[in-house]
Amino acid sequence: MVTDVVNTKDLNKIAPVFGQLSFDNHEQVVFCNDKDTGLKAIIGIHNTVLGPALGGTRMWQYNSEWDALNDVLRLSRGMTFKSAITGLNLGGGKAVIIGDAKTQKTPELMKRFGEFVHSLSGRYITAEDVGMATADMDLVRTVTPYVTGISEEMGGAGNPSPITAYGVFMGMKAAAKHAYGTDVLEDKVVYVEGIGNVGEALVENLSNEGAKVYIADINQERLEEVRDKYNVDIYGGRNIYAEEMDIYAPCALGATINDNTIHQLKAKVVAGAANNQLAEELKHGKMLRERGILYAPDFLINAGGIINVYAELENYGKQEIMRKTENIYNTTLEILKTAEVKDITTHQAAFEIAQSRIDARKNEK
Ligand SMILES: NC(=O)c1ccc[n+]([C@@H]2O[C@H](COP(=O)([O-])OP(=O)(O)OC[C@H]3O[C@@H](n4cnc5c(N)ncnc54)[C@H](O)[C@@H]3O)[C@@H](O)[C@H]2O)c1
Repeated sequence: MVTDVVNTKDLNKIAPVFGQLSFDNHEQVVFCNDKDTGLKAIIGIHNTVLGPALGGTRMWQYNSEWDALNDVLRLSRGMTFKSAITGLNLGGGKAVIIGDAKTQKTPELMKRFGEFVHSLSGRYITAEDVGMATADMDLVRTVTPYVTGISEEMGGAGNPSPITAYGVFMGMKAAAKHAYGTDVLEDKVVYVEGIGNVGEALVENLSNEGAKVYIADINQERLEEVRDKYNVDIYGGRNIYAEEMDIYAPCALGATINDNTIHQLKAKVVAGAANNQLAEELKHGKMLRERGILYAPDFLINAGGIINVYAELENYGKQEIMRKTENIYNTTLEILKTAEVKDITTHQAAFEIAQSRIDARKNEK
């Protein structure tokens, strides 16, 4: 979790929001509180130059409010660059609800959260993230139109996770092409860490291709379910990062690429769904490069979900969703090449392209 890698002790106590380590010129941060439902949420709107800030809602039992704030700031910023690099007319936003999704998520709490989203008049549009399901977005939809990722029955594009997984699979293939000269993943040893909505769908793609897949999760029941469904192996060790593997696919929470893990990694490629995989973008991007590990930038390859929910706003169909998601392969290849030519990290290469699109739009205005 974020706590392990970000030292919150030294935060400037007189600037607890604008002085946050992860604060990066965010336009707006909204704290939502409701005693009756127990709702405690934070909505982060990072940037709306390209359009309304769209990003999912995460429900998680954070160790502290600092962690929740840090997470929403990091996640909302990531959304800005994800939409920019994918060519979508969306800004970056995200929300976190503090609490245990298994025991504290009630229909009343979700609706109250929806009312807070509604109060922002469309500057922020929500969707699902960790701890949320399509059914939760359907509940939010009953109180606000500013929600995506709703079910097909309610006129939405449905669960975005399989599309996210497909985009990650495309990005992973492009990274394999760059690193190994072939994008065929058959017999490649891939460790998938986190087999939730996206992780499971990624496992399905990988096992269809004949990759040798190991799965890891903190939820034993899920591990057994996914193992039985796709005939893959459960990782039984204690330190996934030190295992011999070709590809490491982080699909749980962020910041697993950090000071403690990079020097242990034996993978040649890192490509996964989790947002904010690098605890510190510049530093850890460079460290990966120095170790000869090819990193497929998370915000580039996990954009399938946002492509899927964007369809609800722009009214395009499944075929266009798949075409745009498949294109992640080409964009990833291009960015990996650019990074090589310019001798910069892959994260920097992706970031620069995204930033230039935002700057160009800002100058037009
Ligand atoms: N759902 C989407 O469409 C989408 C889109 C883009 C990015 N992402 C990102 O992908 C990641 C996964 O999303 P999801 O929708 O599958 O979430 P999810 O809640 O369905 O799954 C997360 C899984 O990670 C596991 N997990 C949590 N901590 C872990 C740990 N320390 N070690 C191993 N496993 C752990 C959980 O038990 C769960 O099975 C998140 O970082 C999310 O932000 C998701």
